[in-house]
Amino acid sequence: MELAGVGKRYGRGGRWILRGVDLAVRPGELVRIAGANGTGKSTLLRLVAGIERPSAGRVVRRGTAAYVPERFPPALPFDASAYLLRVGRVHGLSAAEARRRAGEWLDRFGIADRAGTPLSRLSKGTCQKVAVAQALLADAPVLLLDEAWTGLDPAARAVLDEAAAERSGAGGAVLFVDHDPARLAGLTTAAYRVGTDGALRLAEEPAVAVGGALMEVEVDVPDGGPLPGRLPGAPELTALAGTAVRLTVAAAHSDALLRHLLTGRPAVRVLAVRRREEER
Ligand SMILES: Nc1ncnc2c1ncn2[C@@H]1O[C@H](COP(=O)(O)OP(=O)(O)OP(=O)(O)O)[C@@H](O)[C@H]1O
Repeated sequence: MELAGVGKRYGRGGRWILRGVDLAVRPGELVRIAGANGTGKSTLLRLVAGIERPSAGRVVRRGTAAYVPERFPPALPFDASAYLLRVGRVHGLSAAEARRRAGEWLDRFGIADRAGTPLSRLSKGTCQKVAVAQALLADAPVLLLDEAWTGLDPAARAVLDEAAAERSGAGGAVLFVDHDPARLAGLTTAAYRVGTDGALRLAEEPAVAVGGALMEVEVDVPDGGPLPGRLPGAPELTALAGTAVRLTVAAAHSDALLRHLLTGRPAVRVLAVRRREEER
């Protein structure tokens, strides 16, 4: 997705919230947008989502965007499951696939028992889990997270960290706003800051080079069984002798991958972790 010379003001004669913003987020990149309160971070994400139109410049996006808004409207007349099913259908999934993914994400966030509860009766934190699940459900090529971790418990925050890593590892473009500077620190490919003048400036050089260093993780899978599901970083798998498998993944995703392998089911034994010298 790309923003070229984008400016935004609310209403004619209003002050310019954003001005002259150029930003390109390519597949596999995970980009942080920082800035003080009220500088226009949410506005920027809403422009990318297509919810707001730019007052100047243009926003180009290939494919759909999934978006976790800063404020999720829980007043929608659905239960959690029916709402997720509907979102999946809007994203073009079949009813069966949407239902399967809705169940999967409710389960992953530990709220499968709330599937039939109306959104209006869910606790704030549970509602936020549904808000996040609806964005992760459809594997959209662009994922926009506006302070999506706020209100989540630590386990759910970890699930969202992992999901953001998975999405970028699978070639998604991820753009996020969060006030915790450590959020997704090892995975962020670039960080920008919106100034009070509405300009967007590079805040940090890319911490992670996309397509850069690769790590190899060799594991032994008992009885040659399956690996744990949804591996962060979408590793490339190579069968080795016996029941061993080599997983090759971008170095940025190797910590998340190892954590997942060591805590996932079925349990696997990690035999070796090494850096691969040549580039992808
Ligand atoms: N729909 C709207 N109509 C008019 N003004 C708006 C609208 N949405 C946002 N604004 C104004 O635009 C400015 C930027 O708001 P925005 O929510 O994008 O900032 P933010 O950086 O995300 O802030 P925060 O960190 O507090 O979430 C603020 O002054 C806000 O009042």
